[in-house]
Amino acid sequence: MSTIRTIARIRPLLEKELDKDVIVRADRVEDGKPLTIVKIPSPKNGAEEFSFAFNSVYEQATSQEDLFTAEVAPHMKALFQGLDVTIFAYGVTGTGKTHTMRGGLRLAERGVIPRLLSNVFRRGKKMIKDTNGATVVAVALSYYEIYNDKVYDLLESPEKRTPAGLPLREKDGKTMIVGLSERSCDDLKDFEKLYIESNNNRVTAATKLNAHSSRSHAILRVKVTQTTGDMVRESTASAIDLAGSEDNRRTDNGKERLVESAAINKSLFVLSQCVDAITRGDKRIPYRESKMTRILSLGQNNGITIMILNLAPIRSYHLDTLSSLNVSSRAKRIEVREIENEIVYKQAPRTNSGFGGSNIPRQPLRPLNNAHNVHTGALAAKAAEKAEKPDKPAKAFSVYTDKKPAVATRLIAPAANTSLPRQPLQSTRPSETTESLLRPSKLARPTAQSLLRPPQPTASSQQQQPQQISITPDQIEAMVEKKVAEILASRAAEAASAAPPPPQLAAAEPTTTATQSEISDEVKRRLEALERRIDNEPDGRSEGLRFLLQARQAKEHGDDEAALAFYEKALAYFPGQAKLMAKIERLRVKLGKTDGQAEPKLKSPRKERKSRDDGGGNEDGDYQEGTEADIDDDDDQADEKPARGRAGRKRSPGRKTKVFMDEDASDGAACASPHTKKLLGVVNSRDLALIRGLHGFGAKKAQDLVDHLTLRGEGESGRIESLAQLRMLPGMGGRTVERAYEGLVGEV
Ligand SMILES: Nc1ncnc2c1ncn2[C@@H]1O[C@H](COP(=O)(O)OP(=O)(O)OP(=O)(O)O)[C@@H](O)[C@H]1O
Repeated sequence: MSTIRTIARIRPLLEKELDKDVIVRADRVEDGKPLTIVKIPSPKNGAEEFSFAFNSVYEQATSQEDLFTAEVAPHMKALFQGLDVTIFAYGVTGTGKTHTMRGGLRLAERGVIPRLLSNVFRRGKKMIKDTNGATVVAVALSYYEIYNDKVYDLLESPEKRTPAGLPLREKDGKTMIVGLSERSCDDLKDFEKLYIESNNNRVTAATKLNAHSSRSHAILRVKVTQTTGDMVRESTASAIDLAGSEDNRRTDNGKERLVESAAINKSLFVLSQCVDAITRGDKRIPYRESKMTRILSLGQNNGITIMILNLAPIRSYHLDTLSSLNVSSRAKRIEVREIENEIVYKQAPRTNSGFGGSNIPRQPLRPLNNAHNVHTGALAAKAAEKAEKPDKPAKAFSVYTDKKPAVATRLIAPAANTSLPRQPLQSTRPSETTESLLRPSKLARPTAQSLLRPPQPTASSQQQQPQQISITPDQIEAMVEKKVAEILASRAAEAASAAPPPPQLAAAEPTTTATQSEISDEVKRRLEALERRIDNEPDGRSEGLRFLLQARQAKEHGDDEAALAFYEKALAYFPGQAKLMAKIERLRVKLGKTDGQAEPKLKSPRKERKSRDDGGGNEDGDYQEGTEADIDDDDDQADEKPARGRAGRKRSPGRKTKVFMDEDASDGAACASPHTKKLLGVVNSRDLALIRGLHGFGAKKAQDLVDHLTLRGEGESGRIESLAQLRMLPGMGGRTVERAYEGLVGEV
């Protein structure tokens, strides 16, 4: 165990900033010791000074190279030993996060990211020299941003983005992004081209505090795959440039910027709550409340984590600086496990690999896929191919050995936490002794033999060829999901631009158009709510919900064929759902597909679990109810519906009418309905007792809201003017606001 390494970097004064305004300074515990303290005066009493301790503090004059050499370079060896390394820049807007991570174009100004890549390639090249090409290193990049709590692939052109962004999914305790692309990268030039191009896809904008403010969190993942003979070791360096928290009283942000800002502030607030919860030792860490925290999973990932707190030295940032100092000095206490990723071995061919048709059940994951960090089929195949074709090393690197080769014999032992048996090692590694096989170790290193012997095309390795170019089920799934999302998005775009309004709408009164847009908003909200639920559901359930979501999206876009197909797929996960079956039946009738079949016959992957739950577990009941609610509300959107959601139904069973909130974001509070005004009035009163009286507000939620409002400050800019704004506040969300609103309606 070690703790997150937290370092602070104070940026130099910018043009127009004055020396006399400097209030942040670096200090040391005692003379002769390195700088580890940040000092800042109390905002209330200038004579009093607060001190915050870090692992290291860097003053204004610190160069990019100094920072990299001192803080990042020492961990590159660990990266090649199989540890994941995460470096993230945190701080208020305009404090130098992007400068630190990306830097400028001139050599001396290059930031952590280009230097890291340069180091990786250099180290790789050294490997080839040291091992005469016995080890191959492949580098692959993923680069994405989280903008308004949606994940977008920066390696893809913005036109390919779907409104909902890429979904997240949990797998083996890790959060993965479904459909995220990955590009292999052979050298620094390759990287720079890709990085510059994809940075153009990132959302940035000018705000009053920063002419090139990042409006999104950007995450670059550098996957390093080392292949020696039949062993593959994979580790990842993640470099994260978080968007900066900002005080909107100082930004002069317009509406669009405010929405972005609210999303940024919310995710950073959740991050600070996660830090608090972890350091308090809470059982529940609110990772899931924002995509950024879910992906960052502070304290959850094995490996090395470095948090760089960027600070502006001047008084105008005073309160913001204090709050970011608070968060990061607490983050210092978060413990992380520095565990190396396991070595995995190339698999024996699977008989069922490939696209076997929909009736072939998904295969259980093999040990390879159970490893901490799994090399994906395509990349590993590429790496393996390179390893086994020494005549054609596009970019081959050799192993960099830190210790004498004798140590290397340890790596062939199966890792202690691998529950499933590996392939018999004897077949591929005849030279290993039983003793070495039994010795558990995660210090996976190449064996002396494997380092020294050139890769021989053995019978078994030849046998493995088909496997090396196969695609894993997850990749297939990701590709399918991505494709579906793309198709739906392009259909939506086509429909929006080409389709004339349906006759019944065209002929209707002008008010119908307004109703339609309200309905679309409502549908959109529901889709988003469902998407959020999908993100939060465990695997099997989320599959089904995902199909439901896709069905609804297809239906939204008027594609009944696709909707039917998705509903049918969803039925496999929710067998016996009367409403879902009725829906399928209606669509079949509509599409003229009635074949006298009373009920679609579909295999249920959940059958076993269902029968188990029917035996008394309450999980299914809860689940069925939620599912019914999801299935229930997508038809006939103009109809008034019972309030959806479990909590809503339980609290107001008698109420049959769906409460539609007025969407007041554009009009401001003046045009809002009485209920909205009332709700906003309660919120803006900042009166804890009144807020606690709102439907769905417990003591903690009320206190969090009051704290947040206090942080926003007094006056107009601190007020919440719309439900949309309220929804974006930390800890709020659509459902909370909806419930509070419904509660007020119920009081009338
Ligand atoms: N160490 C530094 N040396 C020189 N200039 C710096 C340094 N740090 C930051 N700057 C300058 O300060 C300005 C703001 O920096 P930057 O854009 O990196 O901030 P940021 O924290 O990423 O802001 P945001 O969160 O809004 O994206 C830029 O003009 C940048 O060049």
